[in-house]
Amino acid sequence: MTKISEDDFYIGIIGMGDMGKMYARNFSKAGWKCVVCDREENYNTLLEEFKDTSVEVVKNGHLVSRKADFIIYSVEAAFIDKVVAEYGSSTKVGATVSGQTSVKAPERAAFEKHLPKDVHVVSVHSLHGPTVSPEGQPLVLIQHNSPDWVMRKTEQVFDCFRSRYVYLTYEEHDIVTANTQAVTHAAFLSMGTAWNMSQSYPWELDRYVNGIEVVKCNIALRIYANKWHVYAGLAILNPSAHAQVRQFATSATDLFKLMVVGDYESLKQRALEARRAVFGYKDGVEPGANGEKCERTPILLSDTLLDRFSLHQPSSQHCSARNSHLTILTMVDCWHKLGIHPFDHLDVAGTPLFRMWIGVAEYLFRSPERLNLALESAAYDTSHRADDTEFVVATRGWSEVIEHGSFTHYKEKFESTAKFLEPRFEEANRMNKEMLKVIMESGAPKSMKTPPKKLSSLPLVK
Ligand SMILES: NC(=O)C1=CN([C@@H]2O[C@H](COP(=O)(O)OP(=O)(O)OC[C@H]3O[C@@H](n4cnc5c(N)ncnc54)[C@H](OP(=O)(O)O)[C@@H]3O)[C@@H](O)[C@H]2O)C=CC1
Ligand SMILES: O=C(O)C(=O)Cc1ccc(O)cc1
Repeated sequence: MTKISEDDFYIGIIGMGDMGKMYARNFSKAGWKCVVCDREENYNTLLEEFKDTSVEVVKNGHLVSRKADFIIYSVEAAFIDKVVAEYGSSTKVGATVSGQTSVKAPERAAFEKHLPKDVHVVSVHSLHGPTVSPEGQPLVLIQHNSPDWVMRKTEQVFDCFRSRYVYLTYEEHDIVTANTQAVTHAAFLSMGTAWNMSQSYPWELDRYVNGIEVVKCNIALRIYANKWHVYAGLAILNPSAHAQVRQFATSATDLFKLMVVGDYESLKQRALEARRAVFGYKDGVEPGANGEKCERTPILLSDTLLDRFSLHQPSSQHCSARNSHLTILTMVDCWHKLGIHPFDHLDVAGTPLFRMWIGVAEYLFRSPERLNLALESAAYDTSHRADDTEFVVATRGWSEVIEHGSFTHYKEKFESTAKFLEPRFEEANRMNKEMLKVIMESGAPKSMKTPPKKLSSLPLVK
C-alpha cells in the first residue's frame, strides 16, 4: 500500500457473500470507495443489488485487484488457494492484501504462494456473523511481513466498524479459534443431529423448557441457519481443531458410560474437578462465599432474564426441571481435559455465541444445587437417556467427519439437520437478536482497542 491520498484510495472485496456484502455496506456508509466482485455469473445480480449505492461492482477479481489499494478476499476457506492463485498476480503494486476466512493456515499458505512480493499482507477476521453489528465485537488483525504504517492504515480503514481490535499472529489465531469456535460448534452440531435422529424438537417436549435449554436450542438453530461451509472450513482446515473436537466426543462418551452404570460418585468427582479447573471454584464452597474466586459478574444474570426467551410454553404446570445436562457437563469436562480457560479466551477473542455458551455452562456450574440436580438426573433418572444416547453418537459422528476431512460428507450431514430445523429458523433468529443484545450488555468488553494482551501468556492448547 503506497501512501496515497484518501480520495484515490479504494477498498476491494473479492467474494460478495454474506460477509463481503456486510463489509461493503459498512465501508461505503463511512465514505470509503469500494470496488467489489463475486463470481462472474453473479455480476448482473450484484450490479442490480448495489445500483443505488456508491459500491462499484466489477466482473472479476482481476479488475478488483488492479484498482484496489486494500483487497479483502472474502471467499470460502476451501477455495482460498484457487481464488488467490487466479487473481493474486493482478494485485496492484504496493497494495495490502487481506483475508476474511475463519481459518488462517490455508489463507497464509495461499498468500505466500501466489501473491507478488511487492504487496503487503495484513489479514483480518471479524469474530461474529454477518447479521451482528460489528460495533464492540472482536476484529482480529494479523500483521504479516508488513511495516507498522500498513497496520496503522488497516486500523484506519476498519475504524468505521467500531470493533474491538485483537492483535494476533496467524498461528495464534488458529489455536484460539479452535479452542473457542470449533469445539463450541461441535457441541451444537451434535445437539442438532441428535434432535434430527430423534425427529423431535426438544423445546416442544414439556420436560425441556427451562431457561438454559432455550439458550442452547437457540444457539443450535443459529448455527444451522448459517452456511455449512463456514463451520466445515474452520473445523476441517484448522490444524488445531481436530484434537479439540475428538476430546469433546471422548468426554461425552466417558461421562455417558458413568451415567449408564449409575456411578453418581465418579460423575460428581469428575464434574467437581472440571469445575475447579475451569471456573476456579473450591469444592463445596458456594460461589461468592468467603475465599471463593468469583469476582466476575455472571454472563447470564438470572432465571428471570433467561425465561424472557422462551420457544414454547409448557402445557402443564408440572413439567420436570430435571435434566442430565450432558451437553454442558461434556463441554466443561472437555475444556478441563484440554486445559482451556474459556474466560481468558472470551476476553481476548470470544464470539457472541461463545459468550452465550460459557454463560450457559457458568449458570449450571455456579450453583451447587443445580449442578447436583443434573448429576443426580444423569446417574439415576433414565427419562432423558434416549436423547443422551443420540447426543453421544452424534458427537462421535461429527468428530469422525471432521478428522476425516470430508467436505462432502460434512455438507450432507449438516444440510439434513438444517432441513429438519428450518421451520424454526425465523422465530429463533428473532430471539437470538434479543438474547445477544442482553448478553452483550452484561459485561462484554466495549473499548475499541484491546490492550495487546500477549496470547502467549494464555494456556493455549496446541
Ligand atoms: N458467515 C459467517 O458467520 C462468517 C464467515 N467468515 C468467513 O468469511 C468468508 C466468507 O463467508 P460468507 O460470506 O459467510 O460466505 P458466502 O458463501 O456467503 O460468501 C462467499 C462468496 O465468495 C464467492 N466466491 C467464490 N469463489 C469466488 C471467486 N473466484 N471470485 C469471486 N467470488 C467468489 C462465493 O460464490 P459461490 O457461493 O458461488 O461459491 C460467495 O458468494 C469465509 O471464509 C468464512 O469462513 C468469517 C466470519 C463470520
Ligand atoms: O460465533 C460463532 O461462532 C458463529 O457461529 C459466527 C461465526 C462464524 C464464523 C466465524 O469465522 C466467526 C463467527
